[in-house]
Amino acid sequence: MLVNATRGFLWSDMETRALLNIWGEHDVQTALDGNFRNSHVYRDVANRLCELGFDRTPDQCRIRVKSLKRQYFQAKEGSRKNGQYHKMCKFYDEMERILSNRSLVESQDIDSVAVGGDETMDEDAESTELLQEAHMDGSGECSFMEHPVKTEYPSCPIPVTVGGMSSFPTKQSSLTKTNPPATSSSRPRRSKKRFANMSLEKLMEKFLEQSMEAEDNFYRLEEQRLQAEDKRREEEHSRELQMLQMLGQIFAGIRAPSPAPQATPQPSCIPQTNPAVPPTRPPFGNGNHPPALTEFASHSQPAGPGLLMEEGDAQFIERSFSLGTAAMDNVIPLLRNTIPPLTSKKHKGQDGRIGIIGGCQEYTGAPFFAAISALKVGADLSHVFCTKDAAPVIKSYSPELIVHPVLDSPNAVEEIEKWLPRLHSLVVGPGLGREDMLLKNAKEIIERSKLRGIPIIIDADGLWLVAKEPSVIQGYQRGILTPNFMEFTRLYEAMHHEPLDSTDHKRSAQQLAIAMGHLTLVLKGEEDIITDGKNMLTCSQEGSGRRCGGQGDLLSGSLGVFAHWAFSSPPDATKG
Ligand SMILES: NC(=O)C1=CN([C@@H]2O[C@H](COP(=O)(O)OP(=O)(O)OC[C@H]3O[C@@H](n4cnc5c(N)ncnc54)[C@H](OP(=O)(O)O)[C@@H]3O)[C@@H](O)[C@H]2O)[C@@H](O)CC1
Ligand SMILES: Nc1ncnc2c1ncn2[C@@H]1O[C@H](COP(=O)(O)OP(=O)(O)OP(=O)(O)O)[C@@H](O)[C@H]1O
Repeated sequence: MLVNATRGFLWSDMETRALLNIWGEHDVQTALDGNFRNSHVYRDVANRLCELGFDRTPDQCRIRVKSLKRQYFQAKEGSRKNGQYHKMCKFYDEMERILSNRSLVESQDIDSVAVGGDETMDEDAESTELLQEAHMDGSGECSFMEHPVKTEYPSCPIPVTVGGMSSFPTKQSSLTKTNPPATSSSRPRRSKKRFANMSLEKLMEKFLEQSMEAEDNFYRLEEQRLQAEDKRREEEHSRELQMLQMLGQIFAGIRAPSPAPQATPQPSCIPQTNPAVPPTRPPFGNGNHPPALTEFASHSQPAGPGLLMEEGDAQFIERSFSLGTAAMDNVIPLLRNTIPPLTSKKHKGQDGRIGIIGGCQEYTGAPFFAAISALKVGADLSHVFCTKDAAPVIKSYSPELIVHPVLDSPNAVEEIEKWLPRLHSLVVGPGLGREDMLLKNAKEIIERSKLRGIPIIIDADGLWLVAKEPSVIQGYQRGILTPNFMEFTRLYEAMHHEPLDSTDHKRSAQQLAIAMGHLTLVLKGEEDIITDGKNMLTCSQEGSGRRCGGQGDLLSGSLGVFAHWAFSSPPDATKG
């Protein structure tokens, strides 16, 4: 078995010693001395190495020997200068023993190559050398003469490069002196090879130098980049801290208890313009707002420190609840009383589980608007019971919604009824459509919800159903109808069997509320009219100038939450 079958061009010390033992033998040296063509000698050396278990080609042996010779002569030259030869040639002693028997001519010749050419070969460089050899000589012949050969061409001075400068060897040079019969065929070859060796090695050296330089540059730049990144991160961090501090101030401003709470928001709670009079924030609920309302308040005016927030908060209350009539203003404290406090003592769902009955193939937006506004106002959970094909669409609008694709299923009522015990209020109609089967299911669900005392807000197509069958909700005190003018007209005419007198909306609204059994009617319009037939509130607060679809859905969804809060509050909180 071969010891070094996979070792490639690297020679182990053991291999090298075996090689030197063979190569140093007298017979081998004689054969090399006496023959210009020495490939057969190295073939023999390789064979004998193989017998010892080292698999080397004749070329590898020749190149190895050559490399050793070069190291030896470099070391010899080095030792002449500073005595450091032993570091340069591991096999110096072996080489010395062998080569001291060789002719002075050869040693001087090689010496001149090694030293003058500034070559520093080691074992690792042999692959490079072998490549060069392949270019120089494909015959297996020794391209480096072991023995000078006479030729017919006259000798001529060959330029050699020393330290990057060309010069001509002088007559005194050992090369010329020791090789008088040097031929033109051998000399140029050797010189060419020396130049090739030199330039390649120098190129490699240069390449290595430049690689190291490039590497240095890379690390320097990388360090600069990392430093810049650190700096940027620090700046970002301090910016974030600043933002957090500002937010902290804002929330502190919102939460700070009002120094002199007002019982009723008066026009004076409109943002104070006199900086001498500190603005007060009217109490809202018990001062602990649902997140959506707080969020809304904080967004309703430009971000700023606590003082500005107080003003914005006041403005929010004013815009939303101080609605221009004394009667309406009196409602504000009652409304505040119904809003549940934010507390860690409750669990998910207790502040409102709202159900929306609506959502069909045509209308997926309406139930979404209603359901999401319920959450934004402060409900904990919002369920949508819709048709099968509307469900994926509504689900994809928001992951916050719980969507049940049951409204058009054969057992829709039973499916939905299972949820009724868990629902605090029901909004029937947004996007329901007017298909008989869906209206029938909606009607049945209203009936079952009434049995449970669940507050029911009826809007949009739910009102279409009521117009057809008023009894479905008539007289139910926890029912709220939210018609737009068209829906109102339909309802009115269905109940009164006569055309609506459109000159007096308040009166018509009151009449309809009475006819419906004193449930709550919210007639939407430029002025909203809210009545149960006994009491009436109006809201002329200007909302959006746009009359786009969906605004009524937002209202019905929000009312679902407020209705739950109001009906679940103690009677004295809402004065009945
Ligand atoms: N994105 C969605 O999914 C949305 C879905 N939606 C859902 O659509 C379904 C149908 O609801 P709907 O209100 O469009 O139907 P409907 O009762 O026939 O009334 C339409 C007719 O009434 C009239 N009209 C309306 N208001 C009036 C007024 N104030 N004063 C006077 N006239 C007025 C108006 O007459 P016109 O302008 O044509 O003269 C119009 O032709 C329902 O399920 C709803 O939830 C919507 O919520 C929108 C967003
Ligand atoms: N002419 C108006 N001027 C000012 N506000 C209005 C006017 N008409 C309606 N509003 C307000 O818009 C809100 C929605 O009313 P709208 O009549 O658009 O309901 P809707 O038709 O049921 O809506 P939706 O498109 O959701 O079905 C109500 O809160 C109402 O106060």
